[in-house]
Amino acid sequence: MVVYSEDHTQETRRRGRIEVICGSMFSGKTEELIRRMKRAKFARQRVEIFKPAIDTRYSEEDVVSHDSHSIACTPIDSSASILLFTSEIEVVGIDEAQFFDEGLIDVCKQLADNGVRVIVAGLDMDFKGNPFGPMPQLCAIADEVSKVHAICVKCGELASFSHRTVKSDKQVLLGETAEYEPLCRVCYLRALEQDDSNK
Ligand SMILES: Nc1ncnc2c1ncn2[C@@H]1O[C@H](COP(=O)(O)OP(=O)(O)O)[C@@H](O)[C@H]1O
Ligand SMILES: Cc1cn([C@H]2C[C@H](O)[C@@H](COP(=O)(O)O)O2)c(=O)[nH]c1=O
Ligand SMILES: [Zn+2]
Repeated sequence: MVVYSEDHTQETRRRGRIEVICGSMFSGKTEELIRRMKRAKFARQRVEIFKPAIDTRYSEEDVVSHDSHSIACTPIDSSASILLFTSEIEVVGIDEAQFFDEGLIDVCKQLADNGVRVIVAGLDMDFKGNPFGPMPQLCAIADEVSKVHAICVKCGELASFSHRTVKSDKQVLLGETAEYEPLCRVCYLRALEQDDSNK
C-alpha cells in the first residue's frame, strides 16, 4: 500500500469520510496523523484533534510522535465528548483510538455522515496479537485504511507486531521503547517462545 500518495481530491473535497491509520507501535501512525491534520490546517479547514486523556506519555495536551513531532489536541475521557466539541469542525483527528470505548465507532460514523473528514490513528493489535478496542470495526467502516509498518528491531524486515518486553498481562500498559519493541511475524513468534521458556 502506498501511504504517502498525494490524494488531493479526497484531501480537499470537503466530503464526509473515515480514514484509518493503523499498525504496530513505532510504525509512524502519529506522524501520518499529524501530517494530514497540518495539511488540513494549511487548507484553512477547521480542525480538532482528540486523544484519550489516559495517554499522558509525552504531553497531556499535545499529540506527540516518537520522533517529537507534535500538534495541540483536546484530551477526552469518553468518545461521546467528541460530538460536544465538533459542531463547526470540518476535519477531526483522533489518536490512540484503541484506548477509546466502542462508542467511538458510532461517533465516527455520525461525523462522516454529516460531512466531516475523520482521521483515526491507532494500534490494530495489542501485545498478544489480538484486535485492539474499537479498531477492527473502525477499519471495517472506513473509506480508506492505511496500514503502516515499523522496522523490526531484530532483523530489519517490516514489523506488524508490538512485543511487550516487560512482565504484565494487562491489555493497557502505557509505554515506549523500555516496554515494547516492534517485530516482524517471524521474530515476534520467536520472542513469544522465548518469553514462554523464561516463565
Ligand atoms: N523500529 C522502528 N521502526 C521505525 N521507526 C522507529 C523505530 N523505532 C523508533 N522509531 C521512530 O518512531 C517514529 C514514528 O513514531 P510515531 O509516529 O509516534 O509512531 P506510532 O504512532 O506508530 O507509534 C519514526 O519516525 C522513528 O523516528
Ligand atoms: C501493544 C500495546 C501497547 N499499549 C500502549 C503502549 C503505548 O502507550 C500505546 C501505543 O502507542 P503508539 O503511539 O502506538 O506507539 O499503547 C498498550 O497499552 N497495550 C498493548 O498491548
Ligand atoms: Zn524480524
